[in-house]
Amino acid sequence: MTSESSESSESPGSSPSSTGGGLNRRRVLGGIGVGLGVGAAAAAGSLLTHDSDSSGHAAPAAADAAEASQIVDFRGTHQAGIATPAQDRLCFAAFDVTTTDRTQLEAMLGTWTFAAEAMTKGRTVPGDAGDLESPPNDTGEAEGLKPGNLTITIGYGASLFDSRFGLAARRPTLLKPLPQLPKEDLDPGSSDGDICVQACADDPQVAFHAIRNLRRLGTGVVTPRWMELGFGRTASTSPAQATPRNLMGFKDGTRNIDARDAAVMGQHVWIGTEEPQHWVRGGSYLVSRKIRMLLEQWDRDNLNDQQNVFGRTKATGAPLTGTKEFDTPNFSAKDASGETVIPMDSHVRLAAPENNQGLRILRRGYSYTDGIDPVTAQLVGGLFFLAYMKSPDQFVTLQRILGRHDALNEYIKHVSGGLFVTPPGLPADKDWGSQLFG
Ligand SMILES: C=CC1=C(C)c2cc3[nH]c(cc4nc(cc5[nH]c(cc1n2)c(C)c5CCC(=O)O)C(CCC(=O)O)=C4C)c(C)c3C=C
Ligand SMILES: [Fe+2]
Repeated sequence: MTSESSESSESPGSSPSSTGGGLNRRRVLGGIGVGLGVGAAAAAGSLLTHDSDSSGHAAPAAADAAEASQIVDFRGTHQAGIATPAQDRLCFAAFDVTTTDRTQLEAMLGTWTFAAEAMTKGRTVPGDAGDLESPPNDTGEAEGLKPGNLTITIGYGASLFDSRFGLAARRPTLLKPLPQLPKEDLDPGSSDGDICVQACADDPQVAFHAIRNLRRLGTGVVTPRWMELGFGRTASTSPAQATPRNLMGFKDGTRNIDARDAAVMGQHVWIGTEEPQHWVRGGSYLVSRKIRMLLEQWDRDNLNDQQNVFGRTKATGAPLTGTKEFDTPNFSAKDASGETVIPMDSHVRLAAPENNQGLRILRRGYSYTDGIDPVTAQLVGGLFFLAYMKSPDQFVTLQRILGRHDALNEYIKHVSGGLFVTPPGLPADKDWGSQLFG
């Protein structure tokens, strides 16, 4: 992307008037901000959907097609960023609401919606771009970058449904603090939060830009609580994607749910009619866990032990009972000495649906690093585990087993985490504010 064009959204119905002529990330003019009402924001949002260049003429088809190939639909039955093929980069933030004024929160969520929608289309945050007396509407670091398949997914923590905003009656039934789980000693200060936003993109700057601008638009209404950057996906969400490797060097995501399979997603991931709160049906519960890997320790372990920890071969990703990555593990196979080939305490045996009454989750995690520990000089990094499921009990069941028996526990430490409900996707006439408050 080398240049930009402009669109005007000065007032609904006004004709585009600014100049410019490029093809890429487009600057969008017009008022949209925290103080703006949802109706006005919606009007501004509707103007974001036309694809004209600065002169009001249709942008060249070839350029649009090239750009469109990196645009993930923001609206739809489900929020983007869950079943969407996992992008390479993540910026994830949790916020606490600081206002006690419900209308301010609702208005901010409206503003966020239209800003998020614009950014996923590769456009700047709508606002008064040319006003020299005001801060620019968009922080600018994504200018010239492609949309990068950006998805922005919102979620709400249990704390949002307390008495502050009159939302108690709209709390999804299963959204409550998770019980204490084995091997978990989570730091409360960098866990949970009222609202979370997951921004995924193929370009780290595009993902960061999204969170930064939402944070800016939320000034006076929300304050950031914690944030994580993910520099490499650790899961495939469909076999059409190559399986990535985690920081332990193992292929990760081989037996993840294929998010293209609507029946499996309906069975394990999307909240269905079992939930009395209609407004979250079609959404999903999101569990996050920052899991530090004791990398130096792991790197000193011999290959045989590493493979036994996971129950898979490091080079190919195949189960220890097979030769190819996608071979089905044989959990009853025994070696000459009568031991199970896939060890009883191996990660995949303990987590496999065959050994958990068919239980499955959609994993969508990322590798992270926090640099060097100043005291020990060790590399600090691991897995920022993200998983979507129709009930938090799916995670609880798995972690109860893994926390007690997993050979991997010797090399990992759960540092922080959260539980959020991610509502369904938005229809054309709604924003996150009207969806939450009903
Ligand atoms: C509570 C759920 C899980 C946590 C926490 C978790 C942590 C974790 N996992 C890996 C690496 C791998 N996990 C793999 C498979 C796998 N993991 C879980 C769940 C949790 N993992 C499930 C449900 C599965 C699928 C099991 C199956 O169906 O066979 C694998 C194998 C490859 C694959 O199928 O993805 C790896 C590798 C790490 C490093 C980690 C914590 C740091
Ligand atoms: Fe795992």
